[in-house]
Parts: sequence; structure tokens; C-alpha cells
Amino acid sequence: MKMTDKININPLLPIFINPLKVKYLIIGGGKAGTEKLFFLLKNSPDANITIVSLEVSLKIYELSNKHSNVKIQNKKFDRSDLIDKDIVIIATNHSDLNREIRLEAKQMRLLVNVVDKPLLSDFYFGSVVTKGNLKVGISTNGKSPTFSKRFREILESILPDEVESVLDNLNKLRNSLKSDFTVKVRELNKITSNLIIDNERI
Ligand SMILES: C[C@@]1(CC(=O)O)c2cc3[nH]c(cc4nc(cc5[nH]c(cc(n2)[C@H]1CCC(=O)O)[C@@](C)(CC(=O)O)[C@@H]5CCC(=O)O)C(CC(=O)O)=C4CCC(=O)O)c(CCC(=O)O)c3CC(=O)O
Ligand SMILES: NC(=O)C1=CN([C@@H]2O[C@H](COP(=O)(O)OP(=O)(O)OC[C@H]3O[C@@H](n4cnc5c(N)ncnc54)[C@H](O)[C@@H]3O)[C@@H](O)[C@H]2O)C=CC1
Repeated sequence: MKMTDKININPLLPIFINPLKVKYLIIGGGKAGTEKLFFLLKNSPDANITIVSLEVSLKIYELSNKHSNVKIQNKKFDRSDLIDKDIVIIATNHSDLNREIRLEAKQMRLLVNVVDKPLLSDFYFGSVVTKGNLKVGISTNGKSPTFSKRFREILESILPDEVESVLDNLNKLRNSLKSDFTVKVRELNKITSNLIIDNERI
């Protein structure tokens, strides 16, 4: 049997989004909307984010005061709010409205996350470990967000701060290797092979 013949029980594709290239819209600024805003800003403090909500939490006002890239529109959702957006997080407390907004957003080919309906979402959030330039995204394919959280904590506790300087040094080396691509790959693989063997240090 070929690799591609196997039933793929976990087809999710992790990607890392460049915050300077996309525009986010959060609809619903209650508990769930606030959590998503907090998560977005923790990872991408400069992300372009608009929040449309009838009521807006105090925390969202505080965050928008600190981030000029966060805009609040204290009003009822309207289809035109979707114009010129790329990624939409739908977090009102009305399940039917969330479905309706999702359909409108899909008609406009936007990527959506519906906070109360994983099955209707185009993408999911995960736990994130960040050590300098290293970023690890964790998903359990929706099986157990609590496992994601605990696994994040484990990784955070075992990854040493030196990871940052290891990456800096490897980057300097990478830039200094002016040879052709194959030589460069061989050289970098040789130098990093002890990171795997000596895995007690990393
Ligand atoms: C599909 C997804 C949402 C999406 O992204 O679309 C989703 C869905 C749901 N979560 C639920 C519950 C909980 N979620 C958490 C925590 C987190 N949930 C996160 C992501 C995701 N959760 C996506 C899949 C991620 C994956 O695949 O692993 C994290 C990683 C990131 C984030 O969202 O911030 C963040 C940890 C951050 C961190 O600390 O690292 C906790 C634990 C806690 O808060 O302590 C609980 C309670 C305990 C439990 O249930 O485990 C429920 C039931 C709601 C209900 O019962 O009412 C649903 C709905 C359903 O399953 O239907
Ligand atoms: N509270 C949580 O941590 C989580 C909640 N959820 C789900 O997310 C949904 C939202 O939950 P909460 O954030 O707790 O609710 P909430 O009641 O705290 O917030 C809902 C927000 O939506 C706004 N809203 C409602 N109708 C609107 C409209 N027509 N236009 C613009 N804004 C509108 C409200 O003003 C309010 O700010 C629920 O379905 C809940 O089951 C899912 C995961 C976690």
C-alpha cells in the first residue's frame, strides 16, 4: 500500500500567517471574542483587527487603547463589514446568526472560524509555544483542547532559552555559506546533527 492510500485521520494543515498581509474581523466582542483577540495579539501584536459588536468587553477597549491596529465598531453586524477582510472569527452569542454570517463570509471566499461550531470552521486555533524565533503550534484535531494546553506547558518548561541563540547562530552561518545550495544543505545538516544526538541539551 502506498503512503497516500492510507486513511488520513488528521488532515489539518498548519500554516503560519504573516500578520502584515491579512485583515482580521471578529464579530462579537464578548467572552469568546475577547479570548480570540487576546490570542491574536499575543502572537501578532501588529495584526490588523476589526471588532464589530453590539456590546464590547472592557478588556477589548483596553487592548485597543494599547494597539492602534485594533479598531472597534460598536454596532450590529452588517454584511458590508466583511468587505476588505481576509479572516473572520464569528463569535456572537446567537448560533443561527453565526451560521448566517458564516454563509455570507463563505460567499465572499473568506476564511472563517465559528467559535461555537468547529464543524463549520475553515481553520482552528491551537496552543502556541514561542521561544524567540521558534514557534510551535499544537492541535489535537479538536479531540482535547486541554491536552493542547498541557502539552504547551510541557514544551514551554523543557525548551531552554538558549534556543534563541542557537537559531541566531545558525542564521548567521546560513547567511555566511555562500556556496551552492547542495553544499549549503549538507553543511547545515552536518553542523546541526548533534542537536538531535545530544538531545538532552535541546
Ligand atoms: C476546535 C477548537 C476551537 C477552534 O479553534 O475553532 C476548540 C473547541 C472547543 N474547546 C472547548 C473547550 C475548551 N477549550 C479549552 C482551551 C483551548 N481551546 C483551544 C482550541 C480549540 N478549542 C480548537 C481545537 C484545538 C485542538 O484541536 O486542540 C486552545 C488550544 C486555543 C484557543 O482557542 O485559545 C485553548 C488552549 C490554549 C492554551 O492555553 O494553550 C479548554 C481548556 C481551558 O480553557 O483550560 C476547554 C475546556 C476543557 C475541554 O473541553 O478540553 C470546547 C467545548 C466548549 C463547551 O463545552 O462549551 C470546544 C467546542 C467543541 O469541541 O465542540
Ligand atoms: N465563553 C467562552 O469562552 C466560549 C464560548 N463559546 C461560544 O461562543 C459563543 C459566544 O459566547 P460568549 O462570547 O461567551 O458570548 P457573549 O454573550 O459574552 O458575547 C457575545 C457577543 O456578541 C455580540 N453580538 C450579539 N449579536 C450581535 C450582532 N447582531 N451584531 C454584533 N454583535 C453581536 C454581543 O453584543 C456580545 O458582545 C457562544 O455560542 C458560546 O457557546 C465557545 C467557546 C468558548
